[in-house]
Amino acid sequence: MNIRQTPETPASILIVDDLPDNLRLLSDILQDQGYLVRLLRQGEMVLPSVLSLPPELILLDIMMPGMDGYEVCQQLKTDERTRDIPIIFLSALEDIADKVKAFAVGGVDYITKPFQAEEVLARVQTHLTLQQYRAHLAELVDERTRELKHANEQLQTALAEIRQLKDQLQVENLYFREEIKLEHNFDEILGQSPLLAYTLFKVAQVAATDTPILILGETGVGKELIARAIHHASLRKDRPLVKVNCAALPAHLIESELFGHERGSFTGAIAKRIGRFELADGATLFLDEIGELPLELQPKLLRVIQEGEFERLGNSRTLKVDVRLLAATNRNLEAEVHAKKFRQDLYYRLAVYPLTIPPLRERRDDIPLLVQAFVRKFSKKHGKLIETIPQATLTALQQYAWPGNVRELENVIERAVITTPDHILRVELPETPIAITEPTKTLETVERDYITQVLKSTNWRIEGPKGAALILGLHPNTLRFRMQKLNIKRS
Ligand SMILES: Nc1ncnc2c1ncn2[C@@H]1O[C@H](COP(=O)(O)OP(=O)(O)OP(=O)(O)O)[C@@H](O)[C@H]1O
Repeated sequence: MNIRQTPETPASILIVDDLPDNLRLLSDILQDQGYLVRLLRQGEMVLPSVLSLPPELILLDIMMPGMDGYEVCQQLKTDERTRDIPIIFLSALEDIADKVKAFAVGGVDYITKPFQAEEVLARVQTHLTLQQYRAHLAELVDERTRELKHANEQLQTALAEIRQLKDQLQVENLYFREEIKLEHNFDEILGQSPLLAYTLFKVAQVAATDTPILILGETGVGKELIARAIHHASLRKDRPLVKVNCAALPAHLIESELFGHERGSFTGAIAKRIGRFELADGATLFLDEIGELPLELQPKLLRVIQEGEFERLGNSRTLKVDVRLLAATNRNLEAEVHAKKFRQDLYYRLAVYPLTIPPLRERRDDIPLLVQAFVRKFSKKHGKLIETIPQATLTALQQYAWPGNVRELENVIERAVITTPDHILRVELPETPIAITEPTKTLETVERDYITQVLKSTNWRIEGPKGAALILGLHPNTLRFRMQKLNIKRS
């Protein structure tokens, strides 16, 4: 009975024995059954012969001069190319230790001389069939392993994409929410003065281009409002306006805020973080208080403006982005360039299109309109009914110097709405208006004096409804940072 699965392709069998009689006998038995038989008489010849033409099974004599059957078997089993070929040992040795050794060196079976034709055939056929099953099984395992590996790779790629998308969406979502909140607060720029009209005309001229714009002007004049107006009038309006306040973060964190970092790139970097430049890809990035950007970061900013290229902290891979840059400052950047506190090349790159927002005292015509709008806004917010704004109050407001510009006006009106006991608006202006026209005072001194004065009025309280941050319209952390920067301390 032939139990081979494919009898039409005869199996090739190598017989190794030093005795020609044995070789003849075995080859007769096997050839009668249609096997292809190859014969060898020396152990040393087996490996080269098997390598040049691999048989499907080997019958191997143990006792041979030179290399014996055990050694031949060991040699074949240590070579990756030949180790899977089944070897049946042939021997006249009856000792059980010899038989055990035959299996120990890698043989699959053992036939004792003198040979019985039926036994030889039965063992050969059994091992050929087993070998076929093994090969088939190995193929199946290989195939399944490949499939699993491929599926796993696809899964990993999909996961990485999903993770990246999730990061991006989370932060974008945050920005959209912030945008919506802000849009509700200020959905238009109020004012009719020729100076403001001219500024808005210039805004309209450049909004639709991708030119970087440097927005200049004192604190609270509406630079951020103008930046938002530019973004909303641009082709990028459907993407978020991403904002970074360079003064609100300690210098060592600005770099990772702008360019992102990999996990573990510095102490405290417990997770990977996408920088604002990456986030603003295809959109607009607004760098507020650009004058505070540390000098050592300025070349990196220049490169991203010029080439659109940068690297995350802790990763050498270069990222490419398409970002429209808006920057604002209340500092005199030209003077900072002269003082070597700001790089000249960066300044020129940022100031391709400078836009100066005039201070409120130079457009007093806008004050009545702003007052009315703020009274309406805060009456609604605080559930008050203010029916009259006395002319004398308006005149006083128009005569005040407004060192904190529109923000200060907005805060003064909010306080007035809260404290007015009836329907007629009562405004209290600071007793000693800051003499910002005094020629000897620098902008920094004015700012220091003003913040100190407000802090004194709140008894140095920073946060909360009675805190200076609210009056100044600043985030408490920004106020703390400004205090540190301007060296303002409680006396
Ligand atoms: N023309 C305007 N119409 C209505 N609101 C205005 C106008 N200008 C400024 N504001 C309001 O004044 C406040 C300060 O404006 P904004 O934050 O844009 O000023 P800024 O110049 O960016 O200030 P800073 O230099 O301190 O960052 C905001 O609440 C803003 O809505």
